[in-house]
Amino acid sequence: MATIPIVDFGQCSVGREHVGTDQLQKVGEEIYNAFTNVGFVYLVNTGIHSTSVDEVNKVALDFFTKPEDEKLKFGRNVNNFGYDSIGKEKLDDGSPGDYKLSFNMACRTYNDPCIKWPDELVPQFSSTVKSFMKDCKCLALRILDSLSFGLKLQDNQQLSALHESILCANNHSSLRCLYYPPITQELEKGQIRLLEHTDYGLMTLLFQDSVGGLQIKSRDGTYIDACPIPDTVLINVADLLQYWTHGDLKSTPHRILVPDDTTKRATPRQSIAFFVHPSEDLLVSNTLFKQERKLTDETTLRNFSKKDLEKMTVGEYVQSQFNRTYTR
Ligand SMILES: O=C(O)CCC(=O)C(=O)O
Ligand SMILES: [Fe+2]
Repeated sequence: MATIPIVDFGQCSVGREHVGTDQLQKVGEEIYNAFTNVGFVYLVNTGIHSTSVDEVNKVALDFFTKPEDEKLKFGRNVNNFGYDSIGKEKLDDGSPGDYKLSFNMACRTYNDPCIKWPDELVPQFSSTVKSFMKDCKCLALRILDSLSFGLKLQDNQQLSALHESILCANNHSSLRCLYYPPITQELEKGQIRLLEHTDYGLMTLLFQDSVGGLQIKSRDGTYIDACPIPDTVLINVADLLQYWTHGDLKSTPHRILVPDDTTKRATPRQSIAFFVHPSEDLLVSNTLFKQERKLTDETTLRNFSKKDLEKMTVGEYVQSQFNRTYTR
């Protein structure tokens, strides 16, 4: 059975100012192999410390455990900023919405003075989260720098250059705090913690707590537990990266079921996802990856035809995904 590889990112960690080509190359090849075989990889020694993750989880928990009417004052807005209650996100047509709470923070709000942060409800919320967004941006760029070597791109800085705009107005990257509440009553038929889905951006950095439950679908259709490993960040390929690499790197479906065990059902779970997206003004059909390889079914992007994608910008594509998952 496939397992999710663990890669030591220490030589390239975000704390290091100068990272040599050899180190980027070595780590990049390991990440590339994990991304082609499994689509997920655990990175250890990233330079983002567990204390920073704990701080974000602490303010998030403080928010999520406030009364619903207080939280709804910060409901998610058109800028992909704010709170969503249970069932709000529907990742699939027929099933009930996920049994989870989330707070999405588009990184473009980083410098936006008009954003209403819930600091009155949870002091230090914005400062804690913004500092974490910055760390995540640094880690994302480092991963992309190393991956460029793994992908053998001609210009090995071009991939990260397309993502320099994270935290700026023209980029849809976002940080999402998630809270899966204790399950103490019968859920709606078919309702689970997180429906199976793939992420639609470039890649995702995931920080999970020690509770567990995340599963990823391997190539043979069986599910593998993405068990929590302390002090690691779980990275996964998302749809755009699969598309750009002509299916070479795999955007792998993942889900969280409702545990059978009563104690586990009653245990809440927290996670933090950082969704990495390239600049929104870029064309989805960008020519960074020039391999002339025939696109298979697997490498079409959502249900868009090649023709649709030719003129579509990353911003339009991302917006269409928000409309798909949030309007029903
Ligand atoms: O909570 C998790 O562990 C996974 C979250 C996730 O996959 C997502 O929000 O896209
Ligand atoms: Fe996901």
